[in-house]
Amino acid sequence: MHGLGNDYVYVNCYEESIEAPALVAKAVSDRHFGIGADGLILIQPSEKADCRMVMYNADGSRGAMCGNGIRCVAKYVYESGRVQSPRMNIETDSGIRRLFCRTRNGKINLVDVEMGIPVVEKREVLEAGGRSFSFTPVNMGNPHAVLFYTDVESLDLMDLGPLLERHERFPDRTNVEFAQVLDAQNIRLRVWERGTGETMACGTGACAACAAAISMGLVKRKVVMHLTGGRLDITWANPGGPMVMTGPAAEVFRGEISLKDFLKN
Ligand SMILES: N[C@H](CCC[C@H](N)C(=O)O)C(=O)O
Repeated sequence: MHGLGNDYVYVNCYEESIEAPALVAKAVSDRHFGIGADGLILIQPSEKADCRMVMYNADGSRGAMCGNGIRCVAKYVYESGRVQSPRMNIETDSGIRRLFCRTRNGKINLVDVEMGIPVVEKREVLEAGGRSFSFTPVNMGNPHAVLFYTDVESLDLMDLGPLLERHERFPDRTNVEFAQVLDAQNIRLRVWERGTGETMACGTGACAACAAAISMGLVKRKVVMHLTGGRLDITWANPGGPMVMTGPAAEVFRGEISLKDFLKN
């Protein structure tokens, strides 16, 4: 499934169990020797919520939260009948998120997610590769560094991404957002994800960039985020409350893979 081209391999862990998920994440994510994905997401039963999401990046590292992934999890559990109400709670490694699935003819086309209250820190400057970068650290349940540019299209993320993701300022590494404010309600955004590289979209990253821009007074409290794979609508009605993100979720195919044979090769 994917949200705006941010694609993951999802495993229904109500029925399957995965012994070495980090290894599996790395292997299935490979776009040439595997299935091809930005990572692996396990859909599990939860004792505290309607279900639980566990996510791994393409390099096998674990992420605590995934905004595009959680919409797909909601779509899966709702359409398969495991969760009967379109309003549901999903447990993540960074807490429980509330979601609302908007349905059309029994199928979900958009999902609203309460993404939590962003923690926006003061702007900082760091030196990397002989250049200096100013950025805003934002925590959305996972770490982000937001940078603003007048033109993000021309940036070389293969160069800038790793430089910032692995900078010593971030001992746990970081997701990096390259944002361009188009006007008071529109932001163009490219994202370099920790553990995966440039992705078509990132839900937590879109919220982080939006929160940084709102805090700097650059945009209004309701913003359309233009990611490479499409748009996310984000509202942060009041600073003490959660951000709400709305976006699509899509299934591409279902399949079966024999992990024993696959991991051996
Ligand atoms: N793509 C995800 C975020 C993955 C974050 C992950 N790369 C990390 O290590 O924190 C999203 O839509 O929010």
